[in-house]
Amino acid sequence: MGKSLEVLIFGTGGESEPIFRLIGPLIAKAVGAVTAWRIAQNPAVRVSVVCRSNYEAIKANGIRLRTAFWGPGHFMPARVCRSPREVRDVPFDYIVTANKLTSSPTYSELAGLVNSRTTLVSAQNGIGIEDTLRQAFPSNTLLSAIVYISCAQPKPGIFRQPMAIKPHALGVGLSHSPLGRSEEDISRLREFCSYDEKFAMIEDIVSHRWSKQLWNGAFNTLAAITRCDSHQLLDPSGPYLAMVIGIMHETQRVAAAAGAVMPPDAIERLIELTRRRPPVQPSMLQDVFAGRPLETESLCGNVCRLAERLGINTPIMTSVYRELLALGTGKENQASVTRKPKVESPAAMVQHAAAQVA
Ligand SMILES: CC(C)(CO)C(=O)C(=O)O
Repeated sequence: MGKSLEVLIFGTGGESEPIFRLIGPLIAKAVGAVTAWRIAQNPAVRVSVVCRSNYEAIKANGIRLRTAFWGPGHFMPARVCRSPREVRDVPFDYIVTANKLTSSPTYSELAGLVNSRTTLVSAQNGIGIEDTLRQAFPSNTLLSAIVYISCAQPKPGIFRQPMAIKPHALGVGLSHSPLGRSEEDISRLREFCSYDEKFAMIEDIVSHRWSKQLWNGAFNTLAAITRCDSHQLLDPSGPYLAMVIGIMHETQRVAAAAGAVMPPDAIERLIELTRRRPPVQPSMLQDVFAGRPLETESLCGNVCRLAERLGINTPIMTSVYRELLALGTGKENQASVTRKPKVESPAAMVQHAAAQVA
């Protein structure tokens, strides 16, 4: 048997807010734990995890899961640690960053772990998400993984994957490198995708990432502001549908200018698909309810800034960005958690945004 590969998963997801455990579809980001479990099914791979609030539970009982894609499961990671410092001596082949991308990424913590052969895999939502990793580790293979599964952690160490917005869990491709792509990069990509049949290899990762951003940029942001799920946002007689479509059109223009290629009916298809699937409470709404920092920059701010650089007008997205900044990040959200929309007059916001577009 060949040498065993070492994989580290950085970030195994925050705990879901109790109200969601009782009343609604469980949707939050616990994708790190699900990915760790899937990779650990390969006998040649040893999977270690860095955990924060769920450290005690996972150290004692491992990771337990109920998933729509793969059924139930349980596994004990090879190592469970609170900090990357504890596994400094391990020569990691892959490090998967599945931590939340807030305005202060913590990649300096990874510096001591990455050797010249380590492949980095960024499994995060949004645009511009790989930039910090690329700057920190310019010559390492960097894979970009688009997450299509919704995951939650209703209790520490217990995970659910109730649904997905695509037939695969992760779409993985090579992130752009100024050094070009080497044979080694391609074989690492193939190897990573071979770990699970629901890890799909994607050639044009830029276009796929922008297609996913069409969804996240509209649904995550508006859900966080209005406290609505995906079906409520799409209600044809409700006040939000125009904004969903407006943000998607703005995103599509920025995406095209950034080199992404999408089918002309991408927006209609995405809306249709979202209507057909069960309602989703996007991860950003979960974060609002749990009082966690929001991924405002990767899901909205980075796109607004890119649009500005490219000379593209994005009035709806820009007003949504302002709302998200006003919503704040972290604990201060908890005080304002209600089932009512945060925006006093969403219709006024739609009108205001529409007037700016006209
Ligand atoms: C995959 C999906 C849509 C799951 O809800 C997501 O990306 C999110 O909520 O942020």
